[in-house]
Amino acid sequence: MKHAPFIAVEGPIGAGKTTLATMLATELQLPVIKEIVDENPFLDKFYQNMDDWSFQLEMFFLCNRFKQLEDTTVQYIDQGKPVISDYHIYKNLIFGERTLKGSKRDKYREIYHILTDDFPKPNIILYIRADLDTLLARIAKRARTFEEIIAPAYLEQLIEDYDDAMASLALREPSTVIVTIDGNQVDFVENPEDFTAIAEQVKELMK
Ligand SMILES: Nc1ncnc2c1ncn2[C@@H]1O[C@H](COP(=O)(O)OP(=O)(O)O)[C@@H](O)[C@H]1O
Ligand SMILES: Nc1nc2c(ncn2[C@H]2C[C@H](O)[C@@H](COP(=O)(O)O)O2)c(=O)[nH]1
Repeated sequence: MKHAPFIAVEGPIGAGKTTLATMLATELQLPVIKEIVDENPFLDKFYQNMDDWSFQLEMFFLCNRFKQLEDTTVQYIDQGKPVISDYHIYKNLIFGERTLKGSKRDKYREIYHILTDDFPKPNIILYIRADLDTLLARIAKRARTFEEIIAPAYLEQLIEDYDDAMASLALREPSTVIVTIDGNQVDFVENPEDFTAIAEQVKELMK
């Protein structure tokens, strides 16, 4: 590994990223970096009108994650300390490529690369795959009001985008370990053995 274990949990909306990252952080006694969601001023507006609000929203996520990644690098990676995050910065591009159009998409892509290319990236990715029914059930369980109007077609598209993105990342960065977790079958919340198996695998990878 080029640097200390930097673990990212990824997957589409509602797959269980925050839940798994938090459980692993407790089990492995690691610091955890979490997405800022509740203070996001654009998410609500974005779900009501994606075309009008996507650029503001994607830029907001990018700037927040840039700051978190900057801090993570200084506080943990540069110090050789392992850390876990409930997202990978690449998520910005997965969403941006889907929600933005035309010149805004081109500008956003350029800004993404300028801001993030020189940062250390996660060397272990836990990718939770889940089908539409599972995602819808978990989003409903989380019960954030602004997510009630998320269109199933948008989620279906994101499921595909995530698969494509993970496949392209695997080709581009062969040294990054990607562990795919079947979120429909493996239930790290309800089945302690499922969680233990994931935690043991991560411990091995961190050695
Ligand atoms: N494996 C699972 N089994 C049952 N419920 C789960 C599971 N993983 C997550 N959840 C629940 O689903 C909801 C969404 O999970 P969350 O971790 O917020 O997803 P994400 O961070 O990927 O959007 C939460 O209410 C969480 O408690
Ligand atoms: N358009 C974007 N939406 C994003 C991005 N990151 C997160 N989100 C949305 C999806 C959920 O409604 C909420 C929380 O995300 P989770 O994946 O943790 O459920 O925020 C993004 O970069 N662009």
